[in-house]
Amino acid sequence: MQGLNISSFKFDFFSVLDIVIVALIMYQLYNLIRGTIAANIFIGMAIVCVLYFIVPSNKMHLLSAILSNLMNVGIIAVIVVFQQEIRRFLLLVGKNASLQRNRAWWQYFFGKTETEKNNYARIKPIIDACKSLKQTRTGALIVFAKYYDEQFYQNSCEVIDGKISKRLLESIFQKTSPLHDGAVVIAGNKIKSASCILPLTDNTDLPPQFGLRHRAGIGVTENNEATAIIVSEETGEISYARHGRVKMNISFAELEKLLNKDF
Ligand SMILES: Nc1ncnc2c1ncn2[C@@H]1O[C@H](COP(=O)(O)OP(=O)(O)OP(=O)(O)O)[C@@H](O)[C@H]1O
Repeated sequence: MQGLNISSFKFDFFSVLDIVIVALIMYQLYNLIRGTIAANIFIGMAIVCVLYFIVPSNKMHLLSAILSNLMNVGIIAVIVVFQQEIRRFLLLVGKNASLQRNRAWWQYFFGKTETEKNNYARIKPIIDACKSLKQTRTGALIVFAKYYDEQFYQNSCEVIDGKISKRLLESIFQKTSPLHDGAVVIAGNKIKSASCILPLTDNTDLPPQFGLRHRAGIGVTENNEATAIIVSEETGEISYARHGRVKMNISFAELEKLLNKDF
């Protein structure tokens, strides 16, 4: 057997702390990749890892040599394969250490209702726009980016940098508008850009009626701290994507709740 000698472990405060921190990190990583294609790769890697520890190296030379070589390049492979997930994880850690804490303090001093009121003022024009887009069966894709990565979004977009308003959103997605193709990206209090071409998801488990708009909406949330509202031109249904997962046909009350939580 290679590696683990359980009897040599000594449990003290730091080893318990060690285990708790590793468990939290694993849980956060699991949450980041759950339901995405990265989860399958992770399971594959975990199987290789388990095999490496249980295959008797003195009896199964070939297999253990292959596994040992795989383990030697393991960390590089993990960084290459999970590049986007590691980026998201670090963003999550950074966000929790700074922005979220400030928000919690703000809520503590100025009260939750004040924050909610401000948030409602931001969200209302978006929900109103979605209602009218649904009614007129106008296809739309609205992305909410926690961090507006200029390099990522601006490459393919028209810069708007305008106040969030129902009429602006409606006119962007009008079929006759030159900007209607692609996504609108909102960050902070502004509509940052329109007509953005986003990466498509390669998830194969999506409903067959999901075309490019839905795939782009889901794709952008897989590797970015972003959420997306997709209004279907065909059915008028509203879908909501986050972390590569999608909720279909949601109500406006649900949409408001989700935006309040995530936006
Ligand atoms: N990569 C992309 N990024 C952003 N938007 C895109 C992208 N590819 C396509 N779109 C948008 O999706 C529209 C085509 O939607 P399509 O009919 O394929 O999607 P769908 O998911 O079936 O949605 P719907 O239910 O509205 O038909 C395009 O006109 C364009 O506006």
